[in-house]
Amino acid sequence: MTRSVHKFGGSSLSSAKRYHAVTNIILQQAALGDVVVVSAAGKTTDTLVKLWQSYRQADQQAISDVLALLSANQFELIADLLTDSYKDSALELLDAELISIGEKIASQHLQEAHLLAHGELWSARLLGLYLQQLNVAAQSFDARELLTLAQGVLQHEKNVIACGQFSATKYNVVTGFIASDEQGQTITLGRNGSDYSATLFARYICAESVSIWTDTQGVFSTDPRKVKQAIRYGKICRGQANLLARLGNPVLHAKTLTPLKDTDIKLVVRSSFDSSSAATEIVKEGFAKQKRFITNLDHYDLLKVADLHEGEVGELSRIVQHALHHFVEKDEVYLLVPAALGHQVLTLLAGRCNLVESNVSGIALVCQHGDGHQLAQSAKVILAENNVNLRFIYSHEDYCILLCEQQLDTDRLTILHDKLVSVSQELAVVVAGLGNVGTVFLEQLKEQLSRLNQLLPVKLVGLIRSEQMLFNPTGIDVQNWQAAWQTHAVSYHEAELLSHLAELDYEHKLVIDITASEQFSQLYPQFVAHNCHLICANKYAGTAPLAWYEQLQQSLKQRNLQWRYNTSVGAGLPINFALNDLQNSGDKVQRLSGVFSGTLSWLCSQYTAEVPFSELVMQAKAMGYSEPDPREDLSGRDVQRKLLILARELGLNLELDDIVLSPLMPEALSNGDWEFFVDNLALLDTYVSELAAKAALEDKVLRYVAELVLSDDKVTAQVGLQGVAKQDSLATLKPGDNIFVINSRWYQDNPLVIQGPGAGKEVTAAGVHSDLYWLCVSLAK
Ligand SMILES: NC(=O)C1=CN([C@@H]2O[C@H](COP(=O)(O)OP(=O)(O)OC[C@H]3O[C@@H](n4cnc5c(N)ncnc54)[C@H](O)[C@@H]3O)[C@@H](O)[C@H]2O)C=CC1
Ligand SMILES: N[C@@H](CC=O)C(=O)O
Repeated sequence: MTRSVHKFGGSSLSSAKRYHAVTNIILQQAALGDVVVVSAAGKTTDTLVKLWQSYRQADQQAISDVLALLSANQFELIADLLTDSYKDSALELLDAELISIGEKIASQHLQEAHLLAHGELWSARLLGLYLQQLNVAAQSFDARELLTLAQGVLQHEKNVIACGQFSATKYNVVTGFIASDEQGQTITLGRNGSDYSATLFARYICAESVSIWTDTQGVFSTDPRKVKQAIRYGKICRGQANLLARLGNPVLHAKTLTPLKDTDIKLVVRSSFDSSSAATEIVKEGFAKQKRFITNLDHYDLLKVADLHEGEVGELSRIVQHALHHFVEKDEVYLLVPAALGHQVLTLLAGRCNLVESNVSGIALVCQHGDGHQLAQSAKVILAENNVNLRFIYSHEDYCILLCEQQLDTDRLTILHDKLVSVSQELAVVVAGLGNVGTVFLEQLKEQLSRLNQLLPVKLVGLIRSEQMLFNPTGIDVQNWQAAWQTHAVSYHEAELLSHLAELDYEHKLVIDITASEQFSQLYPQFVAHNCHLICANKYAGTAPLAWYEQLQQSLKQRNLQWRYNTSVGAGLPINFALNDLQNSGDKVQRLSGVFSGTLSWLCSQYTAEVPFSELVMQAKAMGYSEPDPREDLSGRDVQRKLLILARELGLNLELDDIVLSPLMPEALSNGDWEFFVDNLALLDTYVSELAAKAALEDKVLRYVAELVLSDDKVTAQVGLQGVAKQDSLATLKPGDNIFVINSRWYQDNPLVIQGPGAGKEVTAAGVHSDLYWLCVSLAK
């Protein structure tokens, strides 16, 4: 049986609403038998610490105020979540505990750890009862009965046996942060000790994974509240995570990773406020590429220590309840200590320690092995250019520390991040569809790559056809992709493709869909779930049912991902840009019309009745103008899709069937397979020749026209064949050209016209490159 551990921190349990959210996460993402570790709700631990301080100061007024606050907070949570006997028993227990605390205060028997333990006990009991009230099999545990330390050393064998109490058929809700000594006295595991409890339990029950549910969406390259461009990393290797923890990263804590050493247990940092959002996985060394991070160091003391013993930093960290970082520079040992704890550490190391810098701030830059010294120099130059006087620099192969007098403001952090972190990002590209357009796209990529690389290093990592794929996470040589395809392409299932995408450890990932497959387009939500940007020439997703389409747009927005589909209408013509630009500049489109199909434009222009229409259809297919099945063009469906894509671009909530369609082929040919179509082409020829003859009688030519009219209260949309006067701009189009005629508030009588080739491999592939280029521009910003 595989089990997981889920840990919820104080912010995840700060109100009844948050308990509801946590319960939903448990029910959806955990399984019976899993262990759920909880911290004290909201600010409960801080309040308990305040109570302890008031007790030490014998401040009776403060004691009764804090007790009243604790009681009110717990009462509110219980009253909001529990009913009937669940509520009664929880309130009864709470009352008894508060009375007992009061008695201990009065008799001077209060113990700090025992007092602090109440926060976690209350959370575990409340969550357990709330689950039971919902008829969910759940049991709550006091970790003091499961985790024992003797003289500060965890009793692993004993603890493993104790953890055998966890039920395989219930959710096991257990307190974080607390353990007991051999005499059964309460011990706390230090600030953020609940994360440590979670990884300890994971080790003891041989869990598959530990999820740390917190209030941020994983681990970022720097504080996302300060630097907008902070990158959320999908994977971080344990070595870097450890270093970040020692340097005071607010999400990863120093001891958390220790129990996972030499295990395969996966550690994931996820947001309990947005449980569907992407997370950060902390993986074993070598399973993620090394990344760059900037950690803020605000208000630190730098101490120089003589004769530091082995294990002494760990011991000091335990005493001051804070991760401490130490390093050796020119044979001298330095300790970086939060300024608030500097005095305590100086006292603890009395006679062996002196203060080098007092209350300094700055940054630690964690980087790829070997980059640390160079990065320190670059950071020094950047900070000097931005008027920051450095007090101290230390550099190592894997990181560097730069300390200065003042805290670095958002502007300076952003500059550092742009110049030192963002530059190390890469974009991994997967191309699906190696047909007419796809192969030309790859040919053009050979030249285009150097331009893109100046913006953002781009790596082609995957190629996909309907039945085979080639994946190489370290990069496929674009110049020789055909040879690599010949030797390494393999058959695949969708699940394999998705797991390859999940595994890709790049700052940015992109799937380019140049297939004509509806089935492939239906995978977009899963691509987005794996944090992939999307570029497509395929029109299916853009014309999918509105609910699906809107959900996709929403998921993209939530993850800050882009979807570009410039070529799905008008091939390389900038019609999407034009419509967006008009709207962004305050214009209002009133009518959009024209010829939107390259194939139908070419067929209608070339048709003279001397060559059968069906022969021209086959030529259009051979030239790569038509859809893989040209009936998609002849049915008018392709144009209907294009008009819908543009209508949605204008903010209209239309479905495909809201656009009236009349086809350019007889009804009899719309059904049946390709053979049937080929066998009955004569029907098509007769159908078109009759319509053309009729139009000629009126001195007109046939054109397949799309039209969308927007008035204040009504939208009409249609696509179909029309007889057009020979001098009309639609009639004089070059074969294969599209024309988009836009009437708007500012272009009312004299419309804005975009005209040019509307199909063809080169222009379409170039249009996909335009999307790729602009994606790189925006990611490189
Ligand atoms: N040809 C043109 O002028 C234009 C084409 N487009 C769009 O570009 C797309 C590609 O067009 P073409 O290159 O002409 O088509 P194509 O038929 O030549 O190539 C399609 C490719 O997609 C692959 N494919 C099909 N189903 C797949 C699946 N389920 N998974 C992965 N790969 C799959 C096929 O193996 C083939 O390599 C179409 O969506 C089309 O509407 C858009 C604008 C212009
Ligand atoms: N088949 C389409 C190709 C572009 O979308 C067309 O002919 O316009």
